[in-house]
Amino acid sequence: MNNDASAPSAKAQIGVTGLAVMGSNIARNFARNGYTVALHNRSIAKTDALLENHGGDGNFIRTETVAEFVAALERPRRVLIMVKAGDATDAVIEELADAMEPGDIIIDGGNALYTDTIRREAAMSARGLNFVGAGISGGEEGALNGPSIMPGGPVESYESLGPMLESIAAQVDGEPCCTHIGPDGSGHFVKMVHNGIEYADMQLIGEAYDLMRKALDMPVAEIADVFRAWNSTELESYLVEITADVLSQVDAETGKPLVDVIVDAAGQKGTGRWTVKSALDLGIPTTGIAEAVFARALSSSTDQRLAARGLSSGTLGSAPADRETFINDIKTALYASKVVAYAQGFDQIAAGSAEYGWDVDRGALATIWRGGCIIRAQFLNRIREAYHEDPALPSLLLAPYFRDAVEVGIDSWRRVVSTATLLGIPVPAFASSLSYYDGLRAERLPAALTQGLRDFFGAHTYQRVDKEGTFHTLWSGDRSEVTE
Ligand SMILES: NC(=O)C1=CN([C@@H]2O[C@H](COP(=O)(O)OP(=O)(O)OC[C@H]3O[C@@H](n4cnc5c(N)ncnc54)[C@H](OP(=O)(O)O)[C@@H]3O)[C@@H](O)[C@H]2O)C=CC1
Ligand SMILES: O=C(CO)[C@H](O)[C@H](O)COP(=O)(O)O
Repeated sequence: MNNDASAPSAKAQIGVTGLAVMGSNIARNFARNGYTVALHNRSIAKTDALLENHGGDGNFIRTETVAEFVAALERPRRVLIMVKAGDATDAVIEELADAMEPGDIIIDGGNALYTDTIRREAAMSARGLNFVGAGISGGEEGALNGPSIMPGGPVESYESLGPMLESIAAQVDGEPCCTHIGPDGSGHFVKMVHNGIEYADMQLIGEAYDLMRKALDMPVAEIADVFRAWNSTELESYLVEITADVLSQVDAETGKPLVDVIVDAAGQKGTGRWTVKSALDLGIPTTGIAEAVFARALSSSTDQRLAARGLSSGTLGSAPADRETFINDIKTALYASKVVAYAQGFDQIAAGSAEYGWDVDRGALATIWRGGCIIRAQFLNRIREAYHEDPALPSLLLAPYFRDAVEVGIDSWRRVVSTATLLGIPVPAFASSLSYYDGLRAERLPAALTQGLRDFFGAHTYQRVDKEGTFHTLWSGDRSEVTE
């Protein structure tokens, strides 16, 4: 370990500022891959803790001030910011920009809102600095051993940064889970949607668990075994794997399953909500993600839930007769709903890419989500294949593999949603995904009536199925139709 920033030889290829869970582990990852890493944190305690506990991981340069930090870096300087998203990021960028020089690169690896990244890149570009908004996923373990990295920003910056980032990223089948996503805010946009999908995936897993618990009265340990078994099937994924671990955990104090002593109010830091807001702006029905965000909100509406406990369920149906068949139905419903959630997320990425002119390659994105990130899953290989075969695929649900998978499982999916409804078990993500699928494949939708109503009360006009043009019915007159 080199901790003398004043030595002439002390030059780092990369600097990391913000040494909490993510930053400290990424710094160690860089060091383990042979890079000399300059370390900086607002308060020196985290820097010193890292050096004390993990200084042996490689070459680190300890710095206390931003001036020392910047001076410790090779030119062009590369600084990775891993601080709390929002105002803290702006404060750190400002301080760094004042100390850096044209041509230097600032990378924000936090969970920034993509519109903030667009703004920040423009501001830095005006000062001659390259700004790269990079989504990074993988949590603590991924940051250390190989995350999935989604860098946006100028392509020239990727030429300098790409090899470094690719070397610390997770590797799947010899390919790094890191690629240049596109200009300005594209990296943070896709990371935002990644997190939205993460929300949907977790909600679907939660609904599957709840059904086994309430409809089949299964003990938690048995449900853990089911998830463990599912992880050797087409459902193989990090989230299914850790679901088995969380459900297997027994609380040392009470001897109960840990899940039974955790308060059932899900938190959220904002990326799921941002995804839904963006989907609304782009006009993309990401129903799975939206239901997941709302389900977390409902779970946290503690006072309302307490007051509503006595509300009637009406007459409930009876539990499924055959346990094994129903477990298999749940598995199928989980897979089909998961396909819908990913399909919707990828639709949103296509829409965002078109809106901002980013030209995001969805096949390449599926490739880098196969490892390192929280939503890594076996079936991302299928998604990658689907987009490689047809980069303009209108919906993942139309790719032959997914079309077949959903078709085979549709009866199970319907049984799960109807059984849950009859038993009074909430399954917002399963149900909305099935409705989305039915809506997508429907020949006619009641939107025709919506158009008629809009025309009635607001003269909003409509199109006809049998001729070109825009029409209006004189609803408060003789109800004849006029051309607009
Ligand atoms: N945790 C996770 O699993 C993941 C997190 N992320 C993102 O990565 C980033 C880092 O996350 P995480 O490691 O959890 O840390 P936190 O989000 O908890 O942020 C803590 C770090 O931010 C620094 N900080 C806070 N405010 C300021 C400020 N005003 N000026 C300078 N530094 C400040 C802290 O410094 P100090 O020690 O002095 O308080 C500390 O180093 C975040 O943007 C997060 O959203 C991305 C993927 C996964
Ligand atoms: O970025 C992540 C993983 O990719 C974080 O784990 C994410 O911030 C968790 O979000 P939330 O706290 O809203 O559930």
